Amino acid sequence: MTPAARISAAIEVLEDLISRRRPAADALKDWGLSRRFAGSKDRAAIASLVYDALRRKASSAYVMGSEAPRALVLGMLARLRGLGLEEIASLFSGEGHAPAPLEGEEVDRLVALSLTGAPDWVRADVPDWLWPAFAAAFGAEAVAEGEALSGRAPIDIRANRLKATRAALMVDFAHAAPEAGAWSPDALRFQPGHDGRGPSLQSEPAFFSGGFEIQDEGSQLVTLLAGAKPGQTVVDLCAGAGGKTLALAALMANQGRLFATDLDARRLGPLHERLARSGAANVEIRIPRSRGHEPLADIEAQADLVLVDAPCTGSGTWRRNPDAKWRVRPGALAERVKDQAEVLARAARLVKLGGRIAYITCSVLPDENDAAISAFLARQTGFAAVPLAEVLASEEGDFSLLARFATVHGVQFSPRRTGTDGFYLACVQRGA
Ligand SMILES: C[S@@+](CC[C@H](N)C(=O)[O-])C[C@H]1O[C@@H](n2cnc3c(N)ncnc32)[C@H](O)[C@@H]1O
Repeated sequence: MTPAARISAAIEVLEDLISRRRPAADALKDWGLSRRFAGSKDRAAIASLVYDALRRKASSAYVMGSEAPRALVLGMLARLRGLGLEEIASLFSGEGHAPAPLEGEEVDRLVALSLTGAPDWVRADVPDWLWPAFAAAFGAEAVAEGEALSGRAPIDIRANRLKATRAALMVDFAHAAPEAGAWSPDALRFQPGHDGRGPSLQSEPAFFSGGFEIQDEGSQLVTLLAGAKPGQTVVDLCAGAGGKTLALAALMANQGRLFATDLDARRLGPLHERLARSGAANVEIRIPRSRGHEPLADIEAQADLVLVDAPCTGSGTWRRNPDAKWRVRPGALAERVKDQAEVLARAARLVKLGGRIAYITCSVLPDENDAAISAFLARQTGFAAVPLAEVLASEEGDFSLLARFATVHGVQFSPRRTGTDGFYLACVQRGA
C-alpha cells in the first residue's frame, strides 16, 4: 500500500470506531481481516496513524473545525507528525487510493493551526468531564501535563537481574540506540521511530532467555519503591499477567516467599510461562477458586509487604492507549473506586504488624489515588501513611528528587514529570 492509501485506510478505521463506538483494536482487526491484501507493515502503519489521530482528537477537531475522521487525521499529520502543507497536499491527491484533495477551508486551517479560544480540556486533549479532576491533580501545569500525555510513549524494558544486567543489554542492543533509564537502575529505553513504532524486542534471543521484560520505567520504579527485600513474605494481590510479580522476584533475588494472585484467575494465565522464562523461583501463584474464596487465607497477618496494583481507569497510560482516554465513562471511575476500597480492605487483612501496603495505580486522578488512601485510613484503624521521604529512602539509588512530585499521601509520576507513565504510589504501614 502507498502512504496515501494507508491514510485512506486509517480514515476508514476511524469512521468505523467513532460511528459504532468500538474499541480501536477491534476496528483495526476487522479492517485487516477483510482486506487480506494489506501486509503486516501496512497494518502496523495504519494502526499507528489511527492511534496518533486519537492522541490529539479534541485539539485536532478544534483546529480543523470538524470532528470528522478526515479532519482528525489532517490535524494529526500537521501537528503531531509535523508534515507541511505541501506534503499533506501530495498525500491527499485524490489519485488511486489516496484521500480526496484538500478543500479551501482545510488548507486555511492547516496553515493557521489555531487553538485560539480553545478551552483548556481541548488544549490538553483530556475528556471534558474529566477535566476538573485532572486540573485538581496538576493545577497550573494541567494543560502541559495533558499535552505530554497526548504524545507517544517510548518502549522501556527492565533488565532481569536474575539473568542479565542493564550494562550487558545496552551492549546487546547497541544497534537500536538504547538510553539508560533516568530512574530505575534496571531500565533501558528505546524511542519510537518516525512512524511511531519501536524495535521488535520480543523476537530477540535475550527476551526468550528471560534477560528482560517489557515494562514502563514508572512501573519499574513504583515496584522498586514498594521496598520488597530478599527473605520477606510479599504478596502481589492484583498480579494480573505478573509484570510487577516478575520485578518483585528479581528485587528479592529469589529469596523469601512471593505470592501472586488476582481476583480474575484468567488474568494470571500468562504468568506461568513468564515465570519459567524469568528464572524466578520464589513465586507461588494462588488461583481464586470461586467468588469470595480467599486463596491467601493461610498467610493472613503475615505479609511484610502487600503490593496492591489496583484496578483503575488507566489515565496515566493514555500515551500507550489513547483510545481508552475517550472511551472511559464517569460510571467506570466510580466502579474502580469501589474496587480499590475492596482490594485495600483485603490487603489490610494480609499484612502483618509493622508491615506495609504499597498502593499503586497507573492513574493521575486524585479520586483513585490520594482519595482512595484517605478513605482507607478513615475506615481502617491501625494504619498510617508512610512519610514519602521514608518511601524514597531506598538502597537502590537516590530518589530524593521525586519528593517534588509529592501528593497528600504519596507521589505522582507523569510523562512530563518523570518521563514515565502516570503512576501513583502511596505506602501505608500497619501499627509500628
Ligand atoms: C492494574 S491491573 C494489574 C496489572 C499487573 N499487576 C501488572 O503489573 O502487570 C489490576 C488487576 O487487579 C485485579 N483486581 C480487581 N479487583 C481485585 C480484587 N478485589 N482483588 C484482587 N485483584 C483484583 C484485576 O483483575 C486486574 O488484573
